[in-house]
Amino acid sequence: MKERIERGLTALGIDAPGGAAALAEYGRLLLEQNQVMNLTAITAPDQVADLHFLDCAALLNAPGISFAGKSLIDVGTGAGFPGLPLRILEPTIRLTLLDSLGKRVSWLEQACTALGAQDVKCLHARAEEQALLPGFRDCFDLAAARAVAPLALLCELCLPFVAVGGFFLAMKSVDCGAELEQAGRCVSRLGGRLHKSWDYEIPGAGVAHRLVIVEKISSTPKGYPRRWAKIQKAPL
Ligand SMILES: C[S@@+](CC[C@H](N)C(=O)[O-])C[C@H]1O[C@@H](n2cnc3c(N)ncnc32)[C@H](O)[C@@H]1O
Repeated sequence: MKERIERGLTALGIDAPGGAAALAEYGRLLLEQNQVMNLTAITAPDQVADLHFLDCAALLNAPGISFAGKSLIDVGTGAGFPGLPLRILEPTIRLTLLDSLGKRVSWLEQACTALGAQDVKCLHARAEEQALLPGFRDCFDLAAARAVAPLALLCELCLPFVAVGGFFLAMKSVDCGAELEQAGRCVSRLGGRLHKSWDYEIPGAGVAHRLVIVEKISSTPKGYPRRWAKIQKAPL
């Protein structure tokens, strides 16, 4: 897995000494634990390299987004995607990993320790509740999410965390056009503005994905995010 990650990082132009080895060890821990708990449906090592690690690594090339020294919250992180690979490749990121499933968060804490990323905060919480709290609301330079919810719902879970001037990065497929259209009202209601959609290729995988970049231009109004049942029943 290490050689494949190494080749992919080179193709992406990412120079992170020790990064491929650390990601390969992360992959080993992930696949080992996946035998006893559900962390990933992707189990072939080459696919783990491509569809987890290189997919996340590609974000470091997102136009106009700088990660160095930034605070980033990964909402619905699951087994740590995209936040932990980003942090491994850019160690100055101040990372918070948040998920509503306690077992996954406990494993993430162990994985971070094993990978030497002890200062990563692993939070067992629901995004829509955590984003109401001081120290989390309107606070992060960046929020990111992959495979958590349709964009119109996802924006309500993620944008409230972002400070004015920061960005929400939504990892989507290239056919997310309809989703994007539906999310327009929600984005502006929550203090955001669609900044850019950026398509990228995962090297070696022949797969293209899209990063939807939303800029936070004003504080999220009081009353948002709403409870999850309400978000689902009546998307903005
Ligand atoms: C399909 S997994 C994706 C995990 C990871 N982002 C990835 O791309 O592999 C979705 C994750 O989002 C979490 N999740 C869903 N709704 C959430 C919420 N409201 N707050 C926090 N986590 C949530 C789930 O527990 C699950 O781990």
